[in-house]
Amino acid sequence: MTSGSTRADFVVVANRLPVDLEKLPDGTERWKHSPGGLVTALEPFLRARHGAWVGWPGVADVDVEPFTDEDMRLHPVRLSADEFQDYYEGFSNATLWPLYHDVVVPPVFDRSWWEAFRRVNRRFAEAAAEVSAEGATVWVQDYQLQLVPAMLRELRPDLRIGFFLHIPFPPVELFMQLPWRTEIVRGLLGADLVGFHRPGGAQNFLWLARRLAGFEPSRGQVGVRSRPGVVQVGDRAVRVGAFPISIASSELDQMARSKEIQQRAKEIRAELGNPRRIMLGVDRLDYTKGIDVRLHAMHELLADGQIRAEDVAMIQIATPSRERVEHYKQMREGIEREVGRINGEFGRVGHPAVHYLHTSVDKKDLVAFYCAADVMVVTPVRDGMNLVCKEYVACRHDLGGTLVLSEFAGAAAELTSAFLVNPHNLDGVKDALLSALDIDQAEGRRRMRALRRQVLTHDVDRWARSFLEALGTPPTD
Ligand SMILES: O=P(O)(O)OC[C@H]1O[C@H](O[C@H]2O[C@H](CO)[C@@H](O)[C@H](O)[C@H]2O)[C@H](O)[C@@H](O)[C@@H]1O
Ligand SMILES: O=c1ccn([C@@H]2O[C@H](COP(=O)(O)OP(=O)(O)O)[C@@H](O)[C@H]2O)c(=O)[nH]1
Repeated sequence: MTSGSTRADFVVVANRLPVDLEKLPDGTERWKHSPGGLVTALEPFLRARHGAWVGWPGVADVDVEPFTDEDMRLHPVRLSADEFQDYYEGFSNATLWPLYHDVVVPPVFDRSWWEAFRRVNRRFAEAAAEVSAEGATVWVQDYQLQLVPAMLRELRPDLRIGFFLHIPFPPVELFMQLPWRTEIVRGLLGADLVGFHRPGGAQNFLWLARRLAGFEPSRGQVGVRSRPGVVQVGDRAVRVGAFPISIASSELDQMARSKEIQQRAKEIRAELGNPRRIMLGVDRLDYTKGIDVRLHAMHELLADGQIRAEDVAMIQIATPSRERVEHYKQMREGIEREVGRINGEFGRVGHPAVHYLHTSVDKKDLVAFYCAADVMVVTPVRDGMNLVCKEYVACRHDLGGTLVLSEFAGAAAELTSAFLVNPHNLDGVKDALLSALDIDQAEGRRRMRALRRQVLTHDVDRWARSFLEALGTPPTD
């Protein structure tokens, strides 16, 4: 990594940089990969465009100079410890996150958090204005920065500004609870193009643009990557569309075919004692991900004798996330209690029923886990997209493996050959798990073939290109 400060023609602005600064106990520092699907999706794309990324380095109260990381210029934005609490843990993750995820837990409305949110959004807008070349394209990401488009437009009217929301946009009845709802809608309308994963989110936003900001939207139905809606804001036409995000499918496909990964997958199975079936969950430890749902389902299946711990092992990788936010603490306790209960009742010495890893694993290991697993269990109660399920499919060139997927993940609209489940219906989840565990080989291959057709033809590059084309920025090769 080298230092540098040239202005860029293509700029991504996101809460996090793609790398997090980690302070080690011995006082030294190192950079590690940031968590979550947003970074997974955008990083390879930005590198290919030699763009700049404006974001927070993952630690409060540190000043980091801009630097170049191989093909990308990184511009750190400083957050104080108070701002980390009020803007990130508070307004972003205890107000907006639950509100936008169907109020799974009650959102907290706190005026001082809102003030911090405004202040930090302004800082991101100023940083983006500083690093962008004349006429540059700036792509603002996600719910933490919804005020940035309007603030940035005020500072730099010459820029082309896109905004993409990675989480669901809520039903209008829920959005209307937000005391600062009009400010958020006006913030987003500062962009030239506002993108969502699903047409429903775009449609909700168009309705709110009229109801809260008084701008007349177009009337037609928004399509997927087509027929964006339009809101006329003075002399600017703001387009509003649906662009379902995806993954670098062919790279994962290639990785999964390597001898090294296949060997590691075999080792994983052997380390578990070569059970008949392996179920796998991979999630940030977040209450939206429905980790509890699959544990309850497994508990009942074991208790009813419908599966036996000798035959079926479950691996749950739970990546630490937002650990100081109250609902995350409570959820972690609940999940770890349930894992302990299942293992206490059904495990044997050296053979727990649930292998619970509270950690983040690197891509190679993750791909080996995907290759080793017979049933991938993805049961969020609400998820913007969910990249994990797409990654699993991309890794199954052998047409083995079965996907159980919640209807409430954005990915369910595309991955219709999965076993789709309502995570609120425990019996339905149990039935789907049993069907997936006992699937006939030909039927499993048929489903996986259809899933792979979708995932391999709709990759992250297509997502980014379709968004940037709609924004009016010609994609570079
Ligand atoms: O930055 P964190 O607070 O640690 O959270 C990690 C990321 O989580 C969220 O990811 C979302 O984006 C994915 C890609 O579009 C999508 O598949 C998933 O459904 C979303 O939950 C969040 O939106 C990101 O801003 C965070 O960086
Ligand atoms: O130990 C882990 C767990 C997850 N991931 C990655 O984190 C992303 C999770 O994205 P997703 O859209 O499924 O959910 P999010 O965490 O963004 O809500 C995926 O690319 C995973 O491969 C990872 O690299 N290591």
